[in-house]
Amino acid sequence: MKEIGKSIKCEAYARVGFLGNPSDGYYGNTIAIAIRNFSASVTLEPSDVLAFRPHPVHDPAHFASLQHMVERVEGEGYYGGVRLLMATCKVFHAYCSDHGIPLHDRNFTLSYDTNVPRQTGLSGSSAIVCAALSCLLEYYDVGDRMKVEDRPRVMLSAEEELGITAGLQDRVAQVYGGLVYLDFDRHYLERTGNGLYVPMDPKLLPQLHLIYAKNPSDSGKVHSTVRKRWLDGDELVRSCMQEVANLAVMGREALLQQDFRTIAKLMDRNFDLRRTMFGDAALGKMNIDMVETARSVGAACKFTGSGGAVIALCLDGEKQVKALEEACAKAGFIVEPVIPAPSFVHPTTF
Ligand SMILES: Nc1ncnc2c1ncn2[C@@H]1O[C@H](COP(=O)(O)OP(=O)(O)O)[C@@H](O)[C@H]1O
Ligand SMILES: O=C(O)[C@H]1O[C@H](OP(=O)(O)O)[C@H](O)[C@@H](O)[C@@H]1O
Ligand SMILES: [Mg+2]
Repeated sequence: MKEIGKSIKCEAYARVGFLGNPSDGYYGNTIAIAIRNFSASVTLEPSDVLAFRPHPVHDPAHFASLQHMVERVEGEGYYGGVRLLMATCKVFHAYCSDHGIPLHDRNFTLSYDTNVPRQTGLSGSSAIVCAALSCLLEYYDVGDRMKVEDRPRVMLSAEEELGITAGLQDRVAQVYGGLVYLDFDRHYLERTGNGLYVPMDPKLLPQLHLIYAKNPSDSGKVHSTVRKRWLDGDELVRSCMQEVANLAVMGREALLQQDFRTIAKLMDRNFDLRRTMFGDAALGKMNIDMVETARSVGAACKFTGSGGAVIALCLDGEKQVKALEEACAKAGFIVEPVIPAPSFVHPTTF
């Protein structure tokens, strides 16, 4: 019997696109990792009215001056995480109505905290959504009524509600935890609304390093035309995206064989293909600098998401890691070892 009136706190991790991204948005294949380096948490407290508590840092409504307000908006945008909490509640309610899942009528207050760096392609927004959804499933005691494989889609629809562009990959890594191989086969996706998600043992991964900038807002990203070109059947984009997807297929095999030389080659190729498709202006100078800094010490390197952070693989041991740290310090980038999160699904499915 559940205790009534108890508050609930749930956590979700940041994620790294390891291989194959961004083909998740193009019926491709990817491998993604949930990482413990950063996380978001959401707390649900039973209350008389339904309320959302603004975060003191991330949802500011008071400023020292007009100048301060302008700087804040220029650096971080207008929005914080409260809209994500509201959108999650809305799509949760819609899912339950559509599936005939009855909900009790007790109210609650949601609040959140996060240390996922913003605008770094580490999926800070969906970490908040994922933690909020976990709270709601527990509060209404309906965890067994929303299939695990449906949750990433529900989470994505929360961000779509808000006009945030995103793909399924990130949400899958956050719901499943650990290391996941994802197949977005068009027929399966159109039939079920989901991809095929295959959990893998995170112990298969080599040690990776995460590199990101302290202040990513001047990355110079410009709007990319890749989606339109892909939809128009542009041959270059179509064939590159197909090859990107294939890197994840090969990467899965290489992981199972523990063939990290091949993994390094696939990571490098992943970035090079992204660069060919998107062009340097859309990738942003700072993002390209991060990749080139890692490559200057012989590490393999690629984006974790659409830009802001990269992952590097140093196959030549400690000396190379030291060289990477020095090169990053000189360029003003932060570097730290990737800590994969545990898998939340049963190990027999590995
Ligand atoms: N760290 C954060 N704190 C509060 N809100 C956030 C945070 N990160 C993202 N958001 C919210 O999510 C929206 C989309 O963020 P997004 O650019 O997708 O970041 P990310 O790449 O980290 O997921 C933002 O406009 C904001 O409303
Ligand atoms: O371009 C990519 O690799 C990813 O871009 C988005 O992630 P983000 O963390 O916001 O950069 C998108 O949500 C992913 O599905 C793409 O793979
Ligand atoms: Mg996001």
